[in-house]
Amino acid sequence: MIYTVTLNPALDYFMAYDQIEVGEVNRTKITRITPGGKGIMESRMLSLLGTPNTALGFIGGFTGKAIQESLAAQGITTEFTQIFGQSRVNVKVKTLETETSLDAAGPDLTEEDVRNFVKTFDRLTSEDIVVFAGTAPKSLGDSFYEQLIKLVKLQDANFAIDVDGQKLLGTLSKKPLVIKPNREELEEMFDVKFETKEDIIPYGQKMLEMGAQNVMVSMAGDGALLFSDTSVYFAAPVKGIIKNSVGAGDSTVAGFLSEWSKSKDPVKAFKQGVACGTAKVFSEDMPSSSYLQKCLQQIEITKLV
Ligand SMILES: Nc1ncnc2c1ncn2[C@@H]1O[C@H](COP(=O)(O)OP(=O)(O)O)[C@@H](O)[C@H]1O
Ligand SMILES: O=P(O)(O)OC[C@H]1O[C@](O)(COP(=O)(O)O)[C@@H](O)[C@@H]1O
Repeated sequence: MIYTVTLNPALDYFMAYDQIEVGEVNRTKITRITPGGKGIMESRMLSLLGTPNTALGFIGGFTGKAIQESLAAQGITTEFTQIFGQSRVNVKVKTLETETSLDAAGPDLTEEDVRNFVKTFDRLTSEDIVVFAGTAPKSLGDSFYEQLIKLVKLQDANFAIDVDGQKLLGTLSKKPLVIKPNREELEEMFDVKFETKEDIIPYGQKMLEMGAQNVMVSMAGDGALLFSDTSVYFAAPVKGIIKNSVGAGDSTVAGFLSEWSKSKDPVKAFKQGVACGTAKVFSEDMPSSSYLQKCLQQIEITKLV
């Protein structure tokens, strides 16, 4: 079973405008409210791919209820820990030129919330993959993911992780199955600037040496790289009109895990990951299965090293 962990779920309120006049009244062309948070987006994509998964995390208030009801309506299995606080609303504003996220901090959690949540890890077996994704609410402190990874490792289960910067580097010695920083995150992590995709290669290889089993580096409209074993692969970008890139990275991770859990083939998994990221950005919400298949056929992978 794949378990996704969203410590700070959100209702994503997506609004599209042609342009925005700051300080004026702006009226939307499109609005959409969907359940979000990185693990939840992964669960949505995994379910679309027909891969069994369960979404874990903290949920509360009427916003939490709306997240849960919407996921249930999409046939997604959840085992959230109910909290007294209220799940956040993140506002995503798209114009013809820009995409802006206005993300909330989220609720404070109590010690009891944390104890209840940790109990949900009791069921883990060595067959499972746990995906940690997104920011942890402040009240959990910086080391919470480390504690959870220890629980995963105790059961000999696999984990994937998609968190920011130095926190990600700190987890590599625990051998995550896959990580997927984007180019900007990687620049920040190593304090470098990349001019070409070839510049990225030593840093991807370094993260393998540090312990990651597979590393994907996504480069938005410039394609993506996979580092696996001693090889490096490049997925060429697909061109199209961006409809909503919220969750593109999460979809990439989900696509990888869905295929990997079946074939254990990292290159096939990478191809599916890139197809899912591509299909997501060219769709207003989650893509249809037929569009996903179409994108999969368009992904071309070449071996660089
Ligand atoms: N402008 C784009 N054109 C085509 N594909 C894109 C574009 N932006 C994102 N994608 C797809 O989504 C994936 C993840 O996007 P990226 O922006 O790199 O990650 P993140 O969402 O984590 O910041 C990319 O590897 C690619 O497959
Ligand atoms: O947990 P974080 O890092 O605050 O991010 C939350 C946001 O991430 C998302 O999952 C989108 O993630 P992406 O970075 O892949 O676009 C949104 O659904 C959500 O609002």
